[in-house]
Amino acid sequence: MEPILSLAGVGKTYGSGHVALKSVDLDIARGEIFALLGPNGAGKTTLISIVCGIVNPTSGTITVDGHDAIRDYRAARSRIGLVPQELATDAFESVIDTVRFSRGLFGKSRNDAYLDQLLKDLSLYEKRNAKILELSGGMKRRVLIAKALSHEPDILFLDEPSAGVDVSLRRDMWKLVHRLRDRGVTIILTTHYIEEAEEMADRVGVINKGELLLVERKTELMKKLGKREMDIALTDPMTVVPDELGDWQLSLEDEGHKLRYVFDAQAERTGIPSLLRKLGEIGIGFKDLETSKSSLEDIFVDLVQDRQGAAA
Ligand SMILES: Nc1ncnc2c1ncn2[C@@H]1O[C@H](COP(=O)(O)OP(=O)(O)OP(=O)(O)O)[C@@H](O)[C@H]1O
Repeated sequence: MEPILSLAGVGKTYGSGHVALKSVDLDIARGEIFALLGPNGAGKTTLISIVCGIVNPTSGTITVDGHDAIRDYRAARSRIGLVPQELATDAFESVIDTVRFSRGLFGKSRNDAYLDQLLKDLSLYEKRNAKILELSGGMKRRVLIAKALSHEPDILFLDEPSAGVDVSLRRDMWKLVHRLRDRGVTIILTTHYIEEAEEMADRVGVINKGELLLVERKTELMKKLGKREMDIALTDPMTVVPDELGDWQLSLEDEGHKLRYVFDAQAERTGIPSLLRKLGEIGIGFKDLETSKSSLEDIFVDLVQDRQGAAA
């Protein structure tokens, strides 16, 4: 089947001379969830901005559902919803007005039944008449998602969906992503959390210093990661690891404020999603998740070395 999004030789050198992307080739299949994984400054936002027509590429072509993203910009852009990292404007407008306005920008006729359902899906319906400036940070993020979906796009871009987001919104977002995919929406997210790529994506692309180092099915990539540690920052400290968590190799750190999970990322299943589910079931709250800091770096080092080895 023809890919819904296709990038060929896409490069970007900013006016400053900084090379943010080096000739990226990438095909995204219709209906897949694709995670672009890379550290800060890797070029993820640049790539998304190019596909959405916000930044002009220095080289290459982008095709969105058969439309050239530059020559046929409007048709290409109308297929795409973008959830940026920050909400820029509209502080004095109501939630429903700003979402209606976003839909109108794409020339779509008014459809309040669709928008009402969208606000319900995002737990925003109660706030539909509230002004944006009255909303909490988490609610503002939900508005960004509603705006991005207001014109019924086929492709949804989520730029760092977990940055500065609490656990409940993160969970809601993951659920929404899966529901959207079930309806046939293609989802592309950027992240620097391995767990997020692991939980959500079908395929993962690893990007570093503007170069797409590899694109692989998630299961294949996870096999390459080796032993890792994940620290779970607990809402309430504990003195012993509960018996119900005996299936996972856990220890308490930081005077009971953190649960440390050592796992084998080369195994078919890391146990992270099931562990997080179990924590929820037995009522253990957590504020944050963090894998050993060097892990993503380790993959890059391995990948770069592999490539250099292969090229030699
Ligand atoms: N307008 C610009 N002019 C010059 N350099 C830029 C511009 N925008 C981004 N860059 C640089 O290009 C590189 C890639 O930035 P980009 O925002 O795409 O990275 P990223 O992977 O999205 O990182 P982050 O997770 O921090 O958003 C960075 O080194 C950044 O400083």
